[in-house]
Parts: sequence; C-alpha cells; structure tokens
Amino acid sequence: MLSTAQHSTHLMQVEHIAELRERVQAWRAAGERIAFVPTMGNLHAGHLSLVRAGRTQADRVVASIFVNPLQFGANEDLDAYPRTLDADRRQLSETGCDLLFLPSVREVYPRGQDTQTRVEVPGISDILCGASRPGHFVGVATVVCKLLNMVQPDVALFGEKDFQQLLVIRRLVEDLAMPVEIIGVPIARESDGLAMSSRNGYLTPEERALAPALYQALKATDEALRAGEPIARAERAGLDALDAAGLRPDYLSVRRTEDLDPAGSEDRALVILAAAYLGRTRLIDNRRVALE
Ligand SMILES: Nc1ncnc2c1ncn2[C@@H]1O[C@H](COP(=O)(O)OP(=O)(O)OP(=O)(O)O)[C@@H](O)[C@H]1O
Ligand SMILES: CC(C)(CO)[C@@H](O)C(=O)[O-]
Ligand code: BAL
Repeated sequence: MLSTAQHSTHLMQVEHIAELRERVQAWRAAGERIAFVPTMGNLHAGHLSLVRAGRTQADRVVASIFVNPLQFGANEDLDAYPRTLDADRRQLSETGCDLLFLPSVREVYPRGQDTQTRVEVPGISDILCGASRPGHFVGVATVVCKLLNMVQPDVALFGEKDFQQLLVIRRLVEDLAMPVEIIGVPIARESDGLAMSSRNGYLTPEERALAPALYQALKATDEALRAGEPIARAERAGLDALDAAGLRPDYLSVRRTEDLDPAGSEDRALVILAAAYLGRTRLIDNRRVALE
C-alpha cells in the first residue's frame, strides 16, 4: 500500500498497551509493515506530513498523542499545552492514520514518572535546547523508548523541526540496538516561512507578525556562510538580526549535522540551529547548509 494519495480511514483508538499490542500484532501476522508517528497532539500540517510519509513506508500508520510530563521543566507549559483531541482525531482519519494510541499518564508511568527507569543519551542531550531545558531530552528519550517498545513499529517518523531531538532519538535507537528505522521528515512551514509548531498558537497577533524573523535570521546566516564569512561572524550577525527584530535569542549556532558539535572551517555539512523567545513563547527552527 505504498501510496501518498489522500486516504481517509476509519480511525481506531486504543488507550491501553494490551489493546495496542493486540491490534498491531494482528497486522503484523497478516504480513503488514507498521509506521509510527509519536506526537503531543494539537495537530497541524507538520504532523500530518509525518503521517503521509508513514503511509509511503508502511501498510499501517499508528500515531500517538501523549503530552509527556517528563519532558517539561517545572516552569514550562505542561498545563497550558493545547489539547484539541476532536480536531486531532478528524485530521488523523482524513490523512490515513489507522490507529490512535492515546495513553494516560498512568498507563505510560504506572510506577510514577519520578521513580521509573530513565533513558539518557549523554552529551548531545546537554547542549543547545538541552542546556536551556535541563532534563528535557531525558524525558524525550525515556518516553520515545517506551512508546517504541509499546508499538514495536518497523519505522518511526520524526520532524526535522526538532533536529536535536531527531539526533537524540537516532542515537538512542542505535545505542540500545532497537529494531526500528528512524526517518526524519522535512520542516513544514507557514507561507511566511515560520516553522509550524503547536506553540505558535501562544503568539499574540503582534508576536505572530514578528515570528518569521527566526527563519529570516537562519536564511541570512546561511547566506553569510555560503559567502565565505567566518562561522563566528555569521552567528553574530544572525543573533543581531534576531535582536533587531524584537526576538530574545536563546541561541543561534552553526553545528556539524552529524553530531551537533560546533562546526569548524573544515566542516561542509552544517546545520544552523536557533531558539528564541517572543514574549513568553519559545520558538525553535533550523536550516541545513551543505558547503561546496
Ligand atoms: N513544522 C513541522 N514540520 C515537520 N515536523 C514537525 C513540525 N512540527 C512538529 N513536527 C514533528 O511532529 C512530531 C510531534 O511534535 P509535537 O507534537 O511536539 O509538535 P510541535 O508542533 O513541534 O509542538 P511544540 O510546539 O510543542 O514543539 C515531532 O516529531 C516534531 O518534530
Ligand atoms: C517525540 C515526542 C512525541 C515525545 O514526547 C515529542 O517530544 C514531540 O512531540 O516532539
Ligand atoms: N516538539 C518537541 C517537544 C517539546 O518541546 O517538548
């Protein structure tokens, strides 16, 4: 069933691991391949592009919606995080998702989230977003490891918008020898360049008008690098552009694509990653640059 066509399905929903396993095992017994798209809900076109990509890779697509408390810091937006289940279900069904896994916090963390086994991917979890959000990637790695073990898909799809998250997950799957292929899906953007994100909904109309400056700063940094500017100078110009546009940069940094180590002048495969605050909203974005 390797097709990208719009395909409406009857979306099944399960809340418990036992029912999930039963359903997925029946498909597998019939020789079908399974793709998995984990999300935190409040779905937009970026999430749906992951579901569509899943349909090109497998016969069945399973999505999950779980707002994972373990990846939110004490002062972050766990309670405010938008929950729009009816609209999410409709969109998943219209996009050809077969099964929605909607576990409770208790189903995922029966022992309590603070006392259960954790998964830590050292080094790469501590830089960039990990430096600003201590513990965040332990929360992500732990829940993704659990969700992959619950669903046991052949492939799992993650957005390149969360580029550092994607590398953390690739590393965890490799290190723990998990039998699943991880696929990165390109960033879906609004027409003005802003990367789609559930958190864009927090922006006031005035902030929303300023938000594309994050993407513009990445493009300007990209152009500076291609024009042969030294990395430190290109980064400085990108940060200044964010300041000038009224955003409060957390970081803008040019890294090696493969491991997110700081890039040097000899590196060719680069990624510019940035995070910035607009009011109380923290936005992230990135852009890959392949130098000649
Ligand atoms: N604009 C996008 N393009 C491609 N993939 C995306 C995009 N936004 C989110 N995703 C991917 O969708 C999956 C679920 O992400 P999540 O539910 O956190 O959505 P989000 O919009 O990124 O929310 P948040 O605002 O919390 O970052 C992740 O793999 C994420 O990278
Ligand atoms: C991968 C994920 C679903 C884990 O909670 C989350 O971090 C996200 O939505 O990107
Ligand atoms: N989209 C990444 C999940 C998070 O920010 O918590």
